[in-house]
Amino acid sequence: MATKPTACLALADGTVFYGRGFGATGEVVAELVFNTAMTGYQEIMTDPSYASQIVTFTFPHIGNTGVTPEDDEAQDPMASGIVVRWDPTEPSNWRATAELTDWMARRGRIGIGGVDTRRLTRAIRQQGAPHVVLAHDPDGNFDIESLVAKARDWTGLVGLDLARDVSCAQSYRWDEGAWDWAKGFGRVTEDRPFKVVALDYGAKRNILRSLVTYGAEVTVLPATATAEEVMAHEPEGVFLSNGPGDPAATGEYAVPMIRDLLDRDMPIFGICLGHQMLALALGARTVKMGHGHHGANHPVRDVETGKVEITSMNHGFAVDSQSLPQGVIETHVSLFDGSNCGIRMADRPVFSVQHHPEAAPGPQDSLYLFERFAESMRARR
Ligand SMILES: NC(=O)CC[C@H](N)C(=O)O
Repeated sequence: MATKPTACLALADGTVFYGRGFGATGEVVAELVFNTAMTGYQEIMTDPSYASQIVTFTFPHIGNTGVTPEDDEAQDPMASGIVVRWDPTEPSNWRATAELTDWMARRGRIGIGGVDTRRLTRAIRQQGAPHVVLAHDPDGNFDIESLVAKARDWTGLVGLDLARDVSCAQSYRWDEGAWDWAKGFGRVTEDRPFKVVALDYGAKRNILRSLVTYGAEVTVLPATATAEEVMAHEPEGVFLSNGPGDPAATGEYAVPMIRDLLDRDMPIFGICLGHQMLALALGARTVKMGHGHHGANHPVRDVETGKVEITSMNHGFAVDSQSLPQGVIETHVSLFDGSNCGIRMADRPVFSVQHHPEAAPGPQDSLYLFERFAESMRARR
């Protein structure tokens, strides 16, 4: 590198990558993952499931369409930082309202550009989501030994409950409606909308929009809401959102709450963290994966129809399909590694998937799951 590096990424094993810093200055410790999606960097960065993770984009050009509030999946970027091949350039897109670098600086998120992301991605594959420190100092002063030590000392995501931290503080009605681009595409209009309570463990906005698109009116409740608080809204169905951290660490509040809902025979639809917590509530186990899934082109097979859907994925934990109890059927599997991607109860409208069917941005192969949820509520009427 011709100029003095202004950022560095120190891996716990002592490997260091240097580059040019952008966005906020300072340092952050996190788990490092890579995402293979070619579009949607803003949606990825604002997906609350990325809390305490730094995302390496394998796609080299990040930032060239800028950012727009319409593409925020949450208030702020949730990923702790990003690693990119090329430095972000001036945006060129009619929707852009700001530059990625300024947006990140304002929101306290660090970026590093000019990194050999192919080499780094290989390191992530070999090490399996290493712990790292990302540091940005315009003067380029780095105490590498101490950064590596911080990465090594960090205890990581296993056992870490983050859903509580990113959840909304208070319940609210989702009044931003359906997808504005849907205009009839797949849109369900019910005479009387389905009353859905969505538990916010780190929900993406497009999930709430998708629920509305498929006929629901949505009340969002904080992660720690009890089953009584959920039932007070007289829901016809309950949605369990995606979210960050270790699903097993939500055993004190979310898992017992879901068990309580199961006893009340409520239609339930869960995705990602919600899927993992539902599986735990049903008596299954979750495990930390050697290689997590982060991308927008992951093939998943619907075991019951044989159909393959291309999905958006973002998870580092998985449901152990060997641990599924009787009466719980595996409905979807990953064609990358055979890991579990979906379950349903044999005799009740209770189901969940590991991938992100709301897929912001795309692909939209799995949107039928929102329709399935609507159908289960319709059948109860
Ligand atoms: N996207 C998600 O909801 C992720 C779930 C969980 N935090 C995991 O890493 O597996």
